[in-house]
Amino acid sequence: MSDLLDGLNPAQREAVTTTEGYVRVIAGAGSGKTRALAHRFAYLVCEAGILPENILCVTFTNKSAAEMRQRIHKLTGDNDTGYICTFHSFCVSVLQEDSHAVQYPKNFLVLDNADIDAMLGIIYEERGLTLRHMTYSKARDMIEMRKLFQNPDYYRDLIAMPLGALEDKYRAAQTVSDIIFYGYLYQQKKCFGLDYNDLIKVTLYLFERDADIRLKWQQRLEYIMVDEFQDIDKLQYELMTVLCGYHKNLFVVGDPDQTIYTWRGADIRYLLDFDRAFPGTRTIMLLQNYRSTPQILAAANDLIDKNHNRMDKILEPTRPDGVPVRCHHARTAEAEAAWIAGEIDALHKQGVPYRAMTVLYRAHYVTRTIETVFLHEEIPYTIYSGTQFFCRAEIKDTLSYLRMIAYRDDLSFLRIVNQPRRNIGERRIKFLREAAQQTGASLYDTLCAHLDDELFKGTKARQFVQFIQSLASDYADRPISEVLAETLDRSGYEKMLRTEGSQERLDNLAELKQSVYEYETTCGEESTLEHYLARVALLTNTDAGGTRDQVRLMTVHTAKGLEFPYVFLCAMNDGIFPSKKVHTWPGMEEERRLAFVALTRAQDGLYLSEAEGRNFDGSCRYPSRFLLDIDPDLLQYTEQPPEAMLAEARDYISLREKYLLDENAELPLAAGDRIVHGVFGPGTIEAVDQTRAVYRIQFDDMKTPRDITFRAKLERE
Ligand SMILES: Nc1ncnc2c1ncn2[C@@H]1O[C@H](COP(=O)(O)OP(=O)(O)OP(=O)(O)O)[C@@H](O)[C@H]1O
Repeated sequence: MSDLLDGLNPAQREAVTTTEGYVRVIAGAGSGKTRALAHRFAYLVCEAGILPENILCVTFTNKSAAEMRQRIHKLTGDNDTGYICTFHSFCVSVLQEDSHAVQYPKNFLVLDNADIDAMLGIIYEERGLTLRHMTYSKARDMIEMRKLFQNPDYYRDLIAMPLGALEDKYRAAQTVSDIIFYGYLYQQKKCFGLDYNDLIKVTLYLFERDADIRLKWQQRLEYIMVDEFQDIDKLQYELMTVLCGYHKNLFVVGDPDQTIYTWRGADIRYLLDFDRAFPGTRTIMLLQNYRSTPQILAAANDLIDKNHNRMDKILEPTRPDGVPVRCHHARTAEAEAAWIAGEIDALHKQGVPYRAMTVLYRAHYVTRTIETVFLHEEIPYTIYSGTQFFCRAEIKDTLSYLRMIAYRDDLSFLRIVNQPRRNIGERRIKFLREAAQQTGASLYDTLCAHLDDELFKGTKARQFVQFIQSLASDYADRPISEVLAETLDRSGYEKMLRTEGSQERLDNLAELKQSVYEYETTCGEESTLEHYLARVALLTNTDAGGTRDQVRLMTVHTAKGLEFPYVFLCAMNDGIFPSKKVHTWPGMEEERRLAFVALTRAQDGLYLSEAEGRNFDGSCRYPSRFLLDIDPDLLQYTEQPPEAMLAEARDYISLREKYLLDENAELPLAAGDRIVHGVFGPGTIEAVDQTRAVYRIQFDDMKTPRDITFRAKLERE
């Protein structure tokens, strides 16, 4: 049989060669599920003769999609790798082909957070809201929650309601939440924008409405594979179920011990109950770990074993013995960072490149001390966060120019019309807004209609319009990289950066040009500007490359699915990891899984550290319960926490555990209940916030409501 099966263990082979029907692979961390997926894809193409365009392979991030594509390309030698993408990206493909069926134009905009913020800016200004009413990030969360839970049918308004009617709904809105929500839907509709939440919703709606289109996609996707199935949410699950409805070939891979996105709607039951939902399912277990040394695995197994609600499975090592897992207790956070820097330096002196070492943490804020020490010790590092490359102003501006050329939408217009300065400031924008409001035209068209007005004399509006028009008329036939270069040149944007002397920003533009070039050369026929813009909106910083020899710093969430020779998991203190925001048992188990994910990223060396001191709220810092979960014989302490501190830590942890709630347990009180509080007297519960474990209570004797923790003693009135 083919070379494709070489280098696979029997369980992996079974996963690769079981092509038909419903297949569930329960894979432990580092057990080669990505390898199995890639080989299965190649097997279908090379051995079974299936066309790549008839296979859908869903990954969790764009980065893993890119890696998967590369792996498959290596195995098949074929450039055409079909649909290897995230759920969102797949939905973009569906909608770009078929959104007309729900009366949404093909050239809809995919909105990212910065676009949403720009829309919020417009709404806030129009309705006199300030950040004190609600910050943008809260507003975004609120919109998401309403779309997911309170107003799940919102998309019908977005799609079917005429723009005028949606505007009326917005203007009539009274509460801050309604104003923002309907204002946002109105803004979305105005530019035919779809955010991440909408993509799947609208695709599902499309399939529900149009049986022919649904059947076309069902027939096209002869084989469907889904990676990281443990983190799938309800909508994604629905989409999968619809898509496999014709050929009934669905292959899912997941690790129940690595579910870390419950807070975003992931539900492990889809993996655990898969066999019940899809009768005839074949289940394959991948438990041999190829990634980590037995020492690292022993610590990880011991940790995850403390979760009660889990499927029993133990990772089996295949690698030879390595060095012990090192653990360090420091007196201060600075001393902890210095220890990490010292270990990194020692490894580097032994010939380990910086890029082989990664520092992981639960929360971003802990990096400050580490960065300070790294800077001082001259250790090169780079932080992977959600707000880097594609969110930088110069990248957003450039992409807005490209969007302007393709769509001439208001959002892009507002972002770049005066960037570089064209003397089109607030006063003139206000005029354009009001004029546009009256005619219902876009801001750009309004500007075109008023170019000869006195108001626009003395501005560079005409040059701007000419430049956009000339590119808009011929971009479709040119490579995107060429359009990009001309845009940066003719807009004066690159010149502006040069004049500012901003080398870093120019470097970023160079990086963007490179990424566009790479996109063009890997996308074949699909490389239209619209296609590129829709994809790029789905990218986040972690998708930008990074090959320099630097230590990487990232959160554990970001590290999901990755592996590194040396891992430093820092700030292992209770209240940081596990986060002090956890108030429930399931939440605590999810934190433990997150720690398990962190530990299992390491291949050769694992370093765990924590520091004494005080938290922001003045409370004392104790070692994390997750460190205490691991048998001390499996750890090699450089310095152990003092015995007295360990005893205090244990007391503290067991006290906190007493207050952990069982999420499924019924809360005794609900919104609307009348209560009496020992200090504040009688009041009414306005809302129950499970995640923060608080009741919002309006006390009779107070003007404003208070958040009161579940722990406080409340009597029914
Ligand atoms: N049969 C095998 N023989 C040797 N090495 C293997 C085999 N299968 C996988 N590996 C190696 O094991 C490591 C982990 O594999 P992979 O990245 O596919 O794991 P994974 O199951 O996706 O991990 P995780 O779920 O923890 O992210 C990789 O370095 C891979 O090359």
